[in-house]
Amino acid sequence: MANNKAQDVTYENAAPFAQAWTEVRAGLRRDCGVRTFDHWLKPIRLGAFHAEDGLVEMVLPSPFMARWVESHFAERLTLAWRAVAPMVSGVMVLAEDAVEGVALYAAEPEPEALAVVPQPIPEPRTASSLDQRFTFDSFITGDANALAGSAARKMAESGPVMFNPLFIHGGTGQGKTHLLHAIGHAFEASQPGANIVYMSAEKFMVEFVSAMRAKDTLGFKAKLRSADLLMIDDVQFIAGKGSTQEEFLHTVNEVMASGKRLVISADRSPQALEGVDARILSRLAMGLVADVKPADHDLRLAILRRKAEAAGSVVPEEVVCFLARKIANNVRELEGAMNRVAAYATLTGRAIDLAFTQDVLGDLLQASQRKVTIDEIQKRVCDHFDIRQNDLVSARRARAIARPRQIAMYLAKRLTPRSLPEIGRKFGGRDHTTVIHAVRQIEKLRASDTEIDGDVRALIRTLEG
Ligand SMILES: Nc1ncnc2c1ncn2[C@@H]1O[C@H](COP(=O)(O)OP(=O)(O)OP(=O)(O)O)[C@@H](O)[C@H]1O
Repeated sequence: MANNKAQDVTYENAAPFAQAWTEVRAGLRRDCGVRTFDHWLKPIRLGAFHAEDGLVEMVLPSPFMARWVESHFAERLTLAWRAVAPMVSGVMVLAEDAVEGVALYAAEPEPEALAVVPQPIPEPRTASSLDQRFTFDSFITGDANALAGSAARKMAESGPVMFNPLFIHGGTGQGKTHLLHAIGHAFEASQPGANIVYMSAEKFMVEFVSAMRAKDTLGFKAKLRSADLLMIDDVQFIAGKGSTQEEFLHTVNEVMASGKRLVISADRSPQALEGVDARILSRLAMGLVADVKPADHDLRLAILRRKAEAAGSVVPEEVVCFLARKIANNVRELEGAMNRVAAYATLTGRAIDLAFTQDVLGDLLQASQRKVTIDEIQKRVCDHFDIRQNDLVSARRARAIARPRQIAMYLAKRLTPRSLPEIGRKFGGRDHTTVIHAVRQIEKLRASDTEIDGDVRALIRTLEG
């Protein structure tokens, strides 16, 4: 499958991205500051867009600059791109001489010329990619995560492992990444000198595709296959990404065959990972599959108490209970809320109490009241139009199915934070352009057709409860 790659690369199609690129650059210049921008980011040129993997090439004049930008700015570039072009899933940073015959698009000139100022060099990153905060000590266990927590501890012990791989799955912000990092730290302690590789599946893909473009995949393969403990986070990301999956499968096979440890996380179980090769899924399900459920009230309380203590904040029990009751979606939001309250208290010199907390978190509390999912939208739309959910995600084009499908896509865009490609995937693996078309179509129809507008309003009312 790897040699299909050339077909995925459409050099011409970077042109429509030129406008987005101009916006990305403007945003980066604002966010990173003029000096950093001028020194590191201004020389970047837009290369090809890889439609299959949603990767956009960022091309630098020299290998040194490419390496530097890759290690210091790749995440920021990705976020900036996603903010203006949802079909972009990540960036590939390349040196110009690694890109043969690529049509490069220069962004528009900067709005104003700026004086050249001596450049501060960004701090190099630490050697380990493990977050020091994410350890077993700081991970609170409860009913929701007991199995995953103890399996993770076992995976980090020295001696033979009882299962391999360990597959941890659960919803967003429930502590999967935290557990992976904790395994890494504990493994480092139990086996000093061991080679530990932690990588998000997104980074796996970006590094692999970059290595392919640079015709140098050996280094990439060697790095992963020499790991004593390999951890790949958020593996759902490789769904539908052909050549990346092929490489991932080889990596998994080699790591397992050489008796090295493999830990994987995903937002759903292996059986539910649509768009991932069955050979990969069967290997991932071979060891222990443990889920992390949403933290229940008691666990949320315990986590909050610990986080407040770690931050050195005095948070009254009344506030802890209030937050645990009100912010039930995920631990990340809970932690974010607590941090925000603590930060405001420090900045304003006020003590944390209930009134202060409600004041500071006003918008967040409202937003967390109700979260609509695409599944729910599909069910409601099917009930409303009396069609089957299978039809909604099928290829059928009959008006009686196609219109409700467009309405469901429109609602998914309006009521959930999901990106266009994600919505497309949820509707039978459709392209993001189909979703855009549906959204525009329904917007137009709502303005001209009172019946459709009435249907949409009724659905929004039921979904938002
Ligand atoms: N049981 C827990 N104990 C302590 N902290 C937790 C726990 N669960 C989650 N957290 C904290 O919540 C935040 C989000 O967790 P994490 O990033 O691990 O979530 P995730 O499941 O990997 O989410 P995603 O799927 O979106 O990547 C982190 O700061 C983490 O420390």
